[in-house]
This record gives sequence, structure tokens and C-alpha cells, in this order.
Amino acid sequence: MTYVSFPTGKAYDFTAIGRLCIDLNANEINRPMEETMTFTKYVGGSPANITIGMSRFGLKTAFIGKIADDQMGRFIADYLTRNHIDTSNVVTDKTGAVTGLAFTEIKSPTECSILMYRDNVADLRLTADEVQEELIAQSKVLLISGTALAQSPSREAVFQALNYAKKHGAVIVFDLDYRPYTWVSPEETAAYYNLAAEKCDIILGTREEFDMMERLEQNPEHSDNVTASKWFDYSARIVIIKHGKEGSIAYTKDGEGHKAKSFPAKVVKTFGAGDSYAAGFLYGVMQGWTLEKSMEFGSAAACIVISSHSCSDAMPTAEAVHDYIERCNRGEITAS
Ligand SMILES: Nc1ncnc2c1ncn2[C@@H]1O[C@H](COP(=O)(O)OP(=O)(O)OP(=O)(O)O)[C@@H](O)[C@H]1O
Ligand SMILES: O=C(O)C[C@@H](O)[C@H](O)C(=O)CO
Repeated sequence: MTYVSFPTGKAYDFTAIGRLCIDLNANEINRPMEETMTFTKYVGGSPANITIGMSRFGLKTAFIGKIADDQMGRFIADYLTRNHIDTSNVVTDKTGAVTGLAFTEIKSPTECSILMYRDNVADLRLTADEVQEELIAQSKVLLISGTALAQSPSREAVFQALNYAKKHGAVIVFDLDYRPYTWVSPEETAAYYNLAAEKCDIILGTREEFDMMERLEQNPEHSDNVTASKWFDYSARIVIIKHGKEGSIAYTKDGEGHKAKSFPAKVVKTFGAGDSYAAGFLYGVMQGWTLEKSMEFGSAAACIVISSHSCSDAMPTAEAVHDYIERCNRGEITAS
């Protein structure tokens, strides 16, 4: 059964818009940030990580975003180029804005947190008139991520991109990617998230992210089914609700719920799970696989990333994900 049809005859399989920043991941793990002395630098930002994942799977990808006019910005642009991601719509800021930094604390495999430095960041300075219509017209998929809706002018840039995607028939994916520190109030957050979600074909988020959008009174039982049903009255064709290591569930417009369990993993840190899951799942759906197989592929991709030190750099190839699934099926990988 095909739930989403992707347009053909486009130059790009996958384009994302939003955050490009830097992850500084603790080298001395299993201790609090106060005791961490050194960090390794990686490209970061959830939509960037997903695009790197899609590129590693061999898809033709592009990114729409804004980088600081400094060494960090150039590091990001260079990394994207080396990963075969088209950067023709990655704009360099000229106002003195800086690159967002995410310092990660790895206290234990299950206690991870991120300390964000996001004042005056370049990624939120992208303007609507900087979004290239032609690039979106040439893309099978446009992925938006919630954090880019947090402030103007990036918010308007995302809505402009959504308009172009609708006009040119791109499949629109919304990764909720809710990061409280970039928002002013829960009311404002829910309002913009809901406005954007109405226009999207595939919506992916955790239970907590959907709770934030619903603000509880609409769904006091936190029912995944109730959450998903609402979006089928708009544009949605698939709604995925992720539950960490408990797995994930995808709802489709026909009312079906498709479940995926997670695989065992030797977890180093949990962040990056959602980004690699999204890349793996979307890759599978674009190959025409069943939802179950696509979700399984996303879950295995997530295991590879959470067993590694980075998010972006650890994004696996398709062969590595297939191999991981086979090794799990042979019982060769057990949980940490
Ligand atoms: N500890 C784990 N062990 C195995 N698989 C996991 C684990 N945590 C997450 N996953 C896999 O990754 C998928 C996405 O994880 P999760 O629900 O935590 O997303 P997320 O909260 O968006 O992730 P992130 O921490 O990157 O923001 C899950 O559906 C599951 O398949
Ligand atoms: O999304 C971010 O800004 C930081 C990420 O790169 C980070 O590593 C993470 O949280 C992945 O989900």
C-alpha cells in the first residue's frame, strides 16, 4: 500500500530548511558538564543531521539555511559540500550573527542533556526572500523543522518555503524538533507549530512534542490515535509518534496504526536518535518500502548513531543499516 507518492523528474530527492550549527560533544563521558574539559566539534542542527543522513544513503540533497560569516560558518559549509549536499541556498549572514553551539553533556547513556548557546544566531536570520523557489520546485521532498519557526525572519522563511513546496508538489515533512529555549511562550509555540503542521504530508514527533502542540486539554489521555486523527483533516498522510526505546507508531489516513519496535544498542548517548530515525524512515518510504520496513530501517539507523559519539558524522550508509539489522536478527548485538 502506498501512502505517499513522490513527484518524479526533479533534480533533488530531499531538501531541508533550518538550523545549521555546531555540536560540541563531551569527550570525557559519563560525568557532568562541570567536570568535562574537552569536546569534539561536529556539524549539528537537527535538519542538518537529517540531510547528512539522507546524503549518506545516496540521495541527492540540498539545504536552505544561513551561516555566520566566520570560521564556524565556513566549517559547516565545507562539511556539507564534502557530504555532497548542495549549498547554493546556504546564505552567509552579513550582520555579525554567530553560529549556534550545542554543548552536550553525557552523564550516562540514559542521562544526556544539551546546553545551547543561541543568542543572535545566524540560522534564525534567514529571510523569506532568500529562499530560492527554483530549488524547492526541483525537490521531491521539503523537510521543515520546528525550531526554525521560533523567531522572525526565519519563521516567515519557513512559511515561504511551505508555499513554494505546495505550489510545486513537493512532499512536505515536518520534524517537530521542539527545543524550548528558542521560544518565548508555550502558547506562541503551539500556535505556530499547529499552523505549519496543517500544511504537511508527513509529521514526525515524540509524544512530548505532540503534547506541547495539543496543550493537554484536547487530549487528556495522551492518546496517539487522537493526536494523529486530527492531522488527517488537513494535509497529513502519515503521522509518526516516537517513544524512545519503546519504539514508534505510524498512523495513516485509513486509521491504521503501524508499530515498530526498537533494536538493541550499546548506547553512548541518546541524542541524535530522532534525526537518524527520521533519515532512515524517510529513505525507506522514498524507496517504496512498507511503513513497517521503513520504520525498522529508521530504528536501526538510530541505534548506530546512539552507539557513536557524534550525530552528523555517525550517520550510516544504507549498507551499514542493513548489516546492523542482520546482526540484530542473528542475536549478535545486545543492549548495553
Ligand atoms: N535507547 C534506545 N535504544 C534503542 N533504540 C532507541 C533508543 N532510543 C531511541 N531509539 C530509537 O530511535 C527512535 C527515535 O528516538 P526518540 O523517540 O528518542 O526520538 P527523539 O526524542 O526525537 O530523539 P533525540 O534524542 O535525538 O531528540 C526510536 O523510535 C527508537 O527506534
Ligand atoms: O539540533 C541541534 O541543534 C543539536 C543537534 O545537532 C544535537 O546533536 C541533537 O540534539 C540531535 O538531535
